[in-house]
Amino acid sequence: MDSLSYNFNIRSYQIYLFKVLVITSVEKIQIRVQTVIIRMSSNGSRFNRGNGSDIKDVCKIAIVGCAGVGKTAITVRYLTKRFIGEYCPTLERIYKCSCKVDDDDVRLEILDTAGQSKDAWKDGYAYWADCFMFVYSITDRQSFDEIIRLKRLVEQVKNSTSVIGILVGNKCDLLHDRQVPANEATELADEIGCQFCEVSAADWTDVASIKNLFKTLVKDLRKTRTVKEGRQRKQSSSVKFKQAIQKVISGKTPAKRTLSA
Ligand SMILES: Nc1nc2c(ncn2[C@@H]2O[C@H](COP(=O)(O)OP(=O)(O)OP(=O)(O)O)[C@@H](O)[C@H]2O)c(=O)[nH]1
Repeated sequence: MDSLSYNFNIRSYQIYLFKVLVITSVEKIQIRVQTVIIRMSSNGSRFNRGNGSDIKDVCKIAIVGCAGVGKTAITVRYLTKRFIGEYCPTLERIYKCSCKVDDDDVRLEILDTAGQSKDAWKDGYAYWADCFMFVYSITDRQSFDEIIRLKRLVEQVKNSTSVIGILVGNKCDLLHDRQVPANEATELADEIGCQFCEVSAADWTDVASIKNLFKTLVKDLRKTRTVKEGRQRKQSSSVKFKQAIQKVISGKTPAKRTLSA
């Protein structure tokens, strides 16, 4: 072999080695890139949580109570931070919006009910809603007395005594006209199994308290749903376990058939 062909062979071997090295490193880089992409997509749901398109729950809230207690005022204060001074009796209306609770986007459907509606209509909203804001005015004794009847009506429709709700005493800016003492309302809240809060839709400094009313309902509902789902999962797995045991006892399992064969 002359020196020229020897050099040529060495050169081509070096080029071959170089190509192998380049391909291996490119493959390594590709593998790394793929791993990063897979990691990102496996965490994707967490990254997307803040995204409005990834809304996890829908929470239907009915605002109920006598005419003129401030149901619309509370709803509008929550949605727009504004207060409506004039009184215009409501026909039922559903508002849709979303809020953030525990870092999740929750879709809200708020039904502002008509205080003057008949009981037959109330059945409809009681059936529709997941949770309830029972509103009375602290200046109107009769509106407070009506709450217990409304709660019973909801219980009948839902066929359950564990209704998710919050008792709200509105118009607490009108202290001089108070007809319902706060301690009496606390007792009623205990009796009907709800949390209780006094607010004023008219007082702009109470915006945060009004926001909290809705948040409390959403949180309670989510907690109840989680407990229910857990119970259902447990029940279905225990049913499956019982079915498997019964199959083994009655000799219907493939394992038993193999043994007898
Ligand atoms: N001072 C005071 N007035 C309020 C408050 N909330 C509501 N109002 C007034 O009470 C009146 C009735 O309020 P609405 O919100 O329309 O009552 P509602 O419960 O929706 O009444 P219906 O639609 O008939 O069921 C209006 O004139 C409101 O401006 C409050 O916190 N303080």
